[in-house]
Amino acid sequence: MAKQDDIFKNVISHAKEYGYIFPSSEIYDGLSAVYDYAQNGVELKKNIREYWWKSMVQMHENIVGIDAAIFMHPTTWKASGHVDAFNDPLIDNKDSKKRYRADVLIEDYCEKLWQKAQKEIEKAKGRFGDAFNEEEFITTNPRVVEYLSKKKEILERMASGLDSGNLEDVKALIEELGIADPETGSKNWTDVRQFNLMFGTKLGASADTAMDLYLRPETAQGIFVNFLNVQKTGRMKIPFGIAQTGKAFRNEIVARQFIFRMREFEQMEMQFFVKPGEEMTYYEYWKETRLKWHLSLGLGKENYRFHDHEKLAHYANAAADIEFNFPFGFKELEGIHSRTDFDLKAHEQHSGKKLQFFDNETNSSYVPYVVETSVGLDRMFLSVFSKALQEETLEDGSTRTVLKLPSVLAPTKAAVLPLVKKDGLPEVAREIIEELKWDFNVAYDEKDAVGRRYRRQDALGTPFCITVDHQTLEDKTVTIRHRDTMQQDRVSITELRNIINEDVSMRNWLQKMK
Ligand SMILES: Nc1ncnc2c1ncn2[C@@H]1O[C@H](COP(=O)(O)OP(=O)(O)OP(=O)(O)O)[C@@H](O)[C@H]1O
Repeated sequence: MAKQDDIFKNVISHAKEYGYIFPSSEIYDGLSAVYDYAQNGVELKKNIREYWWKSMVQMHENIVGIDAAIFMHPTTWKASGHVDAFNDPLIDNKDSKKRYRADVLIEDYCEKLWQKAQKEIEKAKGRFGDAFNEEEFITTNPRVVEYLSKKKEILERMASGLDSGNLEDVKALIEELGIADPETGSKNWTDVRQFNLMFGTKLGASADTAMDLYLRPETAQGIFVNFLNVQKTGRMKIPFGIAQTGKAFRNEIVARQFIFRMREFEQMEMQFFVKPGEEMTYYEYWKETRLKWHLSLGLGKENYRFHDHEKLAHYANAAADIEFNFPFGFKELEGIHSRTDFDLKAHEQHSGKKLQFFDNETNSSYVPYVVETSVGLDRMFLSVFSKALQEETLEDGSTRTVLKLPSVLAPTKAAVLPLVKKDGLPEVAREIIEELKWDFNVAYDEKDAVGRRYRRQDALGTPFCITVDHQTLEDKTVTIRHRDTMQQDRVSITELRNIINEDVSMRNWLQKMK
């Protein structure tokens, strides 16, 4: 655990030191769970957003994008169920005064049971080798059966307590399981109560006519209310999708995990409208397609897993998360939800307007079903950044810190370095930048010895360093150094554009999804 904590601390301090993420309003000691993206962070974030947008909007003929406003008519949130049900169960520890989500405490307990079962499975795998039958083992090994059935029973009890509003049962469960404050070990808990996560605000200047609004807690509703506008003006035929990226706001109860759980964050969502009855086919399609998108970034297959929801939200008939192995363990990165016709129907009822698709083939109208993919941009950022950050021991025993970002996402693609600050080398370096800057974000650096400049670019995640030396003046060649292998090649200046492009082009990376 200590090691995990250290890794996470390194991630946070590296993000600050190298201009990726700063705490919000830091000169006033920051604001809890709110962060600013710095000069490099904003580029990485923009590249992730673009990588997602291309894979959705550009690569699917039947997906288009919108950018709806953050403010929406307040009835939107009544219809969507957020006013009545967008609550989290909170619990306080009376000794430590720390606040927790009761459901998360219980889920973490269950995760430990799952890990114990997993350990038994791994041990047996080692013992039986090829002859091992995992499915049979899970259903027959008494210890594994006990762990998994206990996990199931606990989650069911929690779900029934939360659904029925019987929050005493949820507290009783926490006490029965002996769950302690993860930070202090105290078991002195308050009662569990529900807390609505939406931020309220007001629209309008005069006190009597001002309208109570919410900052949107998800981007999805902006898509639903525009469903018919887009369908008609875009002449879209079912199945089709609407994609959107943008800010969402939640007054999270516990926000102690850096940009994993923020109060202001960004979502990348796509709602796919399908014919009722066909939703499961698309649900499976999008689960697979979204996993492929993540895998295309090359952070390692072993770092992703699906978690199929046992307990479904009121609007869903199937739901799964893609979980990522964050520095603090596997947690939700993206959700794929089959949302039925819940949202469109609710908006029909509350607005009195029809939100239906007219099917020319059958000459009839219907409310489409929706399959949604929803990923947090900030969580994507954290997944990429935390896996990329590595300490390496080199052959000479020294260590180097390197941020092995997928080059397609790296903020700066190349740094151009004159070996020395004289003899006309800086001028040549500037000429190279003049040529490359039309296609790529490139940087110039002439300060310090070249070895130190390489290390700095490694830590910043820049895939290439291009060094201009005296030979460059004679034959117009430079060295190009690769961040990950540290290999240096001598190449002609005219080849640079192609070499970099081959490595960083979205086309090449996205094709890995095939
Ligand atoms: N507070 C937050 N900070 C950063 N990203 C978030 C936050 N809440 C949700 N997200 C992102 O938005 C995605 C879709 O939102 P959704 O409502 O499905 O999340 P959720 O199930 O409420 O997440 P969690 O269970 O972690 O609170 C999540 O998979 C996550 O990547």
